Amino acid sequence: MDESRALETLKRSRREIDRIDREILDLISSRTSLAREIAEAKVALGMEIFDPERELEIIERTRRIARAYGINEDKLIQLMKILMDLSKTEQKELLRRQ
Ligand SMILES: O=C(O)C(=O)C[C@]1(C(=O)O)C=C[C@@H](O)C=C1
Repeated sequence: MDESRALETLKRSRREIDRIDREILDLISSRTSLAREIAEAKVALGMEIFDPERELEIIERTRRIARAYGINEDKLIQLMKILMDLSKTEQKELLRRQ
């Protein structure tokens, strides 16, 4: 690949990453915004915010997907745990403000 083509490839790839990153952040925002109704449902059900069984289910699903896509399992699980922490933090904050 010559330098000019390489530069074009890099620029095009970065534009695609920027587009994908915006999609990811939109989805993270949507995922986190569900915290309000989840928190309210848990209060009505007398449930704790932390649900270890559900988190294990999500982690095992993430592990299966990581294997299917050939992505590092531990890293993808770390990412999923951060998303769950985001949700728990939002739920705690919502309940604190009630
Ligand atoms: O499904 C729930 O019970 C949630 O509170 C959502 C969620 C998640 O982010 O997926 C967050 C915290 C719980 O421990 C389990 C899962």
